[in-house]
Amino acid sequence: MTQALLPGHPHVLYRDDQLFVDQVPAAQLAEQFGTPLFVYSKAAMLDALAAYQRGFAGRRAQICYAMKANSSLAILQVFAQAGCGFDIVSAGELARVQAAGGDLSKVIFSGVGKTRAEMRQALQLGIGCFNVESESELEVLNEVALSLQVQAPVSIRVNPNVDPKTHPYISTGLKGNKFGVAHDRAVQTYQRAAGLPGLRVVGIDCHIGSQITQVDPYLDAMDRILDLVEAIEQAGVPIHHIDFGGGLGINYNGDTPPEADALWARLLAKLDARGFGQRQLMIEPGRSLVGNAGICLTEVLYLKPGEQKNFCIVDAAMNDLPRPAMYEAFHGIVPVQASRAQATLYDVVGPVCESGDWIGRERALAVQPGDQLAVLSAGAYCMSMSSNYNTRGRLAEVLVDEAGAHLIRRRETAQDTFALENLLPA
Ligand SMILES: Cc1ncc(COP(=O)(O)O)c(C=O)c1O
Ligand SMILES: N[C@@H](CCCC[NH3+])C(=O)O
Repeated sequence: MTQALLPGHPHVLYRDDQLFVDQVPAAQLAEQFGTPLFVYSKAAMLDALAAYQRGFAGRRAQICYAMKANSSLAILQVFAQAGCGFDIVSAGELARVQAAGGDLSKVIFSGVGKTRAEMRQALQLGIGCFNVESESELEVLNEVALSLQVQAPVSIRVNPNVDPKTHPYISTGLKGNKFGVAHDRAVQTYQRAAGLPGLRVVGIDCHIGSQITQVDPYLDAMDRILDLVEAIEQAGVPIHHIDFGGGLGINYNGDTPPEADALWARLLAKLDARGFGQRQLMIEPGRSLVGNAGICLTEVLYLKPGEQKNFCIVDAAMNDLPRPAMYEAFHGIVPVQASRAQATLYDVVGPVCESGDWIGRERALAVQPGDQLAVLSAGAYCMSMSSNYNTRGRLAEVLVDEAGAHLIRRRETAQDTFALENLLPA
């Protein structure tokens, strides 16, 4: 038997001509659970986490999984059981952490638009830290905390004005982005925070963007943040922890991001050189923990030869896999049963009524209707960004571990999609 790993996906492989997720044939999963179907490898997630854990060995560091990447409960459970905290951006995500048995004291609450109700709920549950993103948010959080007679632990997200060299829609640390407090206002914002009785300053935070594949933007951001920590502490406000956000990329299409341990070897060397090596560290990785742990299995419905292009119409669509339509993002697409037949170039498209409903363009595939394909790198920002557009139920999700395949979310029915709606009175 020959074995071939897929680039970037250590747990998705061909054994002879059959695609497997760890020990389980993809065709068997498609048969048992139907398509389209998200399939995740628990081992792949834990391997990705282990790279960070190796990188931080001997350090004081808390990994807070940025659950926006994939917030399915069983996935949160895997990371909670592995000791992770969570980076959340809404009360909905907070409720998911609770439901998955996560440690609320390891929750950090990011986001530019926290409501008073969300602040209240998070304070009552005793989360670890609020990453505050504006001066007006500081004032509101102070009021909410005082009304509950507690102190809110805060870290201020600073916008370091560093170019992460990624897609403009997912860069977050540039002056023109809505995130964080401007670098040159940071010291005065910290002084203001330190003077508010409902707040307890605990840290500083930055997050410069997503799908970052180079080390330099991180090194630049770190320098900018450490300069600020020095200035803020000189101004009399101690900084307990430094949160460097998430953003590390994955291999979608020959991308070569550093491994998490290699990235952190470089960053820790800088922290040591600048005398901050013993500080409590936090990070908020999302995509790099789950992105290449997941695939989406889809069935070829029709082949449609065209004058300008050929279309391969599959049962997954932009509502299930929104990244190509949103960012023209590339996802690998491979057959579940490899074939030696002559390949044809196809645009792989879904059934949704939008020309933007494409999953891959100009892909060489040897397929027939009824064949199954796997869309790769589908563990991050796919299920969590999916919708019911065209009244398509959200997909089922399966997690593969050493015991086999577990259905972690059943397929949504049409009734599920309109369960919250009411007809007008007759
Ligand atoms: C504040 C914050 N933290 C962490 C993340 C996770 O980013 P990534 O999935 O790129 O690691 C994001 C998303 O970019 C974010 O906005
Ligand atoms: N949704 C984006 C990442 C957004 C990061 C959120 N801070 C993507 O799919 O690439």
